[in-house]
Amino acid sequence: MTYDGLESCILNNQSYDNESRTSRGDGCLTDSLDDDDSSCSSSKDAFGSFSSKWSTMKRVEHGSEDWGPSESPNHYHVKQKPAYAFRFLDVETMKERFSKLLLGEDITGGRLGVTTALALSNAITNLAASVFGELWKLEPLLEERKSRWQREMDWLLSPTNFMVELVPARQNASNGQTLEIMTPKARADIHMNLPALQKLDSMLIETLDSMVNTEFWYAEVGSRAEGRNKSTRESKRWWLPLAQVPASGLSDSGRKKMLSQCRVVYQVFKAAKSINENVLLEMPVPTIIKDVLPKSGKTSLGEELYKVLTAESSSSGEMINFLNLKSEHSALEAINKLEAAVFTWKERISEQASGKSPVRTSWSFIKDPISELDKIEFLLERAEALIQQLKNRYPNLPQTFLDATKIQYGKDVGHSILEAYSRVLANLAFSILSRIGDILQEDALSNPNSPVAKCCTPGSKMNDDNMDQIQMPWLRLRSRHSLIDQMNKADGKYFTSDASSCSTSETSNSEAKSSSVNSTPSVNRVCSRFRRPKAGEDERSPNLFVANCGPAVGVSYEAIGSVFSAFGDVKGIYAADDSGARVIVSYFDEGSAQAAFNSLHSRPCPDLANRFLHIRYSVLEDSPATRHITSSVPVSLVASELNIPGLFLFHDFVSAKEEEELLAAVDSRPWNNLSKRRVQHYGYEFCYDIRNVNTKQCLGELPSFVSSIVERVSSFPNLDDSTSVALDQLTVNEYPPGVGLSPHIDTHSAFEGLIFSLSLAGPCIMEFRRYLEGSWLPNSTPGMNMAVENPDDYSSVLRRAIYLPPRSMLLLSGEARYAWNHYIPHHKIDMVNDTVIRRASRRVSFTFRKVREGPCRCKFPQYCDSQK
Ligand SMILES: O=C(O)CCC(=O)C(=O)O
Ligand SMILES: [Fe+2]
Repeated sequence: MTYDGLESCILNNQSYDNESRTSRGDGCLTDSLDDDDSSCSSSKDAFGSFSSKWSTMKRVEHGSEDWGPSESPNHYHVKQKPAYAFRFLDVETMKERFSKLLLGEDITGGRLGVTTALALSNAITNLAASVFGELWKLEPLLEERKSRWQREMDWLLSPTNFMVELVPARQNASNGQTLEIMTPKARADIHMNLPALQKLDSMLIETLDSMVNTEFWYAEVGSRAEGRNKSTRESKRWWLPLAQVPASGLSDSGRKKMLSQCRVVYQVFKAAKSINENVLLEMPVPTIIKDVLPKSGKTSLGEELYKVLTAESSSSGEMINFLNLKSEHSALEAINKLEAAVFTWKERISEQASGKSPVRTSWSFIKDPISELDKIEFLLERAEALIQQLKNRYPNLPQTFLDATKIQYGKDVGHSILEAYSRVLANLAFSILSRIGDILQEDALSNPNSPVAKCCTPGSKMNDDNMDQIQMPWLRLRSRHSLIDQMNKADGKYFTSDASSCSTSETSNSEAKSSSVNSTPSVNRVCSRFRRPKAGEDERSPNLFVANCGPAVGVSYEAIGSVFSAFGDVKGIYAADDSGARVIVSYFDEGSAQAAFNSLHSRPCPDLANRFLHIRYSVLEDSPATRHITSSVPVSLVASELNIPGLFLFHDFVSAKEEEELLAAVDSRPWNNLSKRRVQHYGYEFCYDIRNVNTKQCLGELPSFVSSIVERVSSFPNLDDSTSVALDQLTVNEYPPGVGLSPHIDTHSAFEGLIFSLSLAGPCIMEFRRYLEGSWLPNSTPGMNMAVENPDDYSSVLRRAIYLPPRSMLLLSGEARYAWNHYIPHHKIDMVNDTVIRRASRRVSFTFRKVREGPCRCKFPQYCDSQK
């Protein structure tokens, strides 16, 4: 195709794009991206670059005919009416932007400016951030923002209109000779990708524009707090708008519309992401990186990753499980290490291929140089597969170190524009998907019969209604997240596991949400309630013990789920023990278990790599450990269920990254050892002997690493007994597994009304006990009113328990704070309804309080040391 042909193709695509931005009012969102590349034959007037618009304007304003780049034969653009209203003010803004770009962001005009490529990349990133922000709501973009986005992106993309590459072409000279001359041609990568990106851009804007007259709405900060008592559910983040749906969920048509929007945006996400990945692949690795990275791939990887890569016969899916990733942050870290190793190995391979570097035998066990190369190639292949898997599993990770460096040091303006544009579009699409996910999740919670809800709940079967989601990996991912969210949010329902929620990939999501399930299912999701039947025990039950089956023998939980669900609704799949080769498949009914048993027992299973499965009916165990734990109270997942006035639990109060930072901050400071746990005090010291604070000795302000938490806490709305929460005391507790806290009420005279406790690193159960009048024997020592005489005499005590996942914030106020004892059982495992949850290697809590100034005047004098 000639340059002109290409150009008109692009221009026509762009004109289509502009049309769709401004006048494609059919409300119809296409969910296929394949139909967009064929408008080359259109003869519509094309979209012009900024300069053409500007020059057109100039001419009109000044009546001048002799100005403007369009006069030059080297500029490839067509004059056209701007797609947005062009105001004189824009010229000023444009000049400012233009100057900043030329200055490379160094406003002194000195030598510190960044390259044009980076300046443009930053400008696109910043523009997207200021136009779309965090996108907490699904609603049309304000007109003013929309036109700013279109206008300024148009400016920032304008250099692409002038980019050409020189290609050799034959020309017949007048003397009959054929000459080869270099001719300018449109730059292929730009002209392939830019129109597509513009189309994706307009699809996202249209999706947002279509969010009018919706069945869902948002509760704002403040109004939510007022509505809190009415609502049975709690908001996870009170400072953010909260998606709401009608009490009975969305209508069928509303849900369908949502799903179809979801599908479109998911396509956009995939397309933008794939363009971004391809551009990044094209971008050269800056040489500077060679100085930064270790010389050996193995060193870059570290012990753990190296072991995983070299482990025999594990698939990339299994490799991820072995990695035991706790958060997106750790996933990113793993990718960074892998990419560094890949880079080093590639360098080695190319050096060897070019004969530059003599073959080294750095692996002592390798004698033969060929095998060293083989080994590098083998590791390289596995590392690349693992990177891909990690990226699939964590689709919206921040930039990796390597990518960030490529962007930072990139000199190719075309690359940097394409990279930045595709990145901001993928991020925007991901945010829209997350918001759609919020609404579908609310819908699923309100209406358990909705196909989306069914898709997430145990025993779901695929049908035409929910096929949509099932074919959308993103929504499935979201659904798995939502299982955990439901565990956090649903009233009284704990979706222990459906076939997929017990799958290996779910595990990583649960890891991200809760380190209670923080490793491979075979290790941490061992279901100790079922055991292997003994000889002679062959009673039928809905639960099957399946041997020779599990991740350790190359069979994923997903594959097991799909094989066993052919016989009936599977309630859950659990690791039967730590071997990774034995699982419990639990059905809702005995008939399904029997059907599976009859078909699969002692036969090779074609869908499970022809493994011979050995199946027995499994026995429900009543072990002393389980008996002990189940003798305790049922554990709620939400505070509203407990019916303790003043008690609140906020899930995901901090992000995984913040969690890591908080832990790192306290770990870099000295701990005080108590007999079974370690503590740190800030603000004022808490003296355990008098159970009070030493107000005479102020340790200073709360440290800056908790400032953002304190700020968030202070914005908690609508608490009747306090207008502002000026927290000034922090106790950090570190509990090893098996260590808890005796039942106590924090001394009234020591602290005021609100106590916030942030759980990090590991989960636990917290029990609340209210000792009824007459049965509670207050300790006679003033200020020692917290200890309970006989904590195990349950005869006249109200008991409640709640599950505290990591990153959740517990708030004790009013009655919960003044009248109820709180207690952390000294267990290594907790039983949360049907699931055994192991305590992690530690739980760290940050308890924020306000030291009391005057006497306590609470409404619970019987528990108050101040009023005794
Ligand atoms: O660890 C916790 O979450 C609670 C700590 C506590 O209750 C206290 O320090 O008084
Ligand atoms: Fe306490």
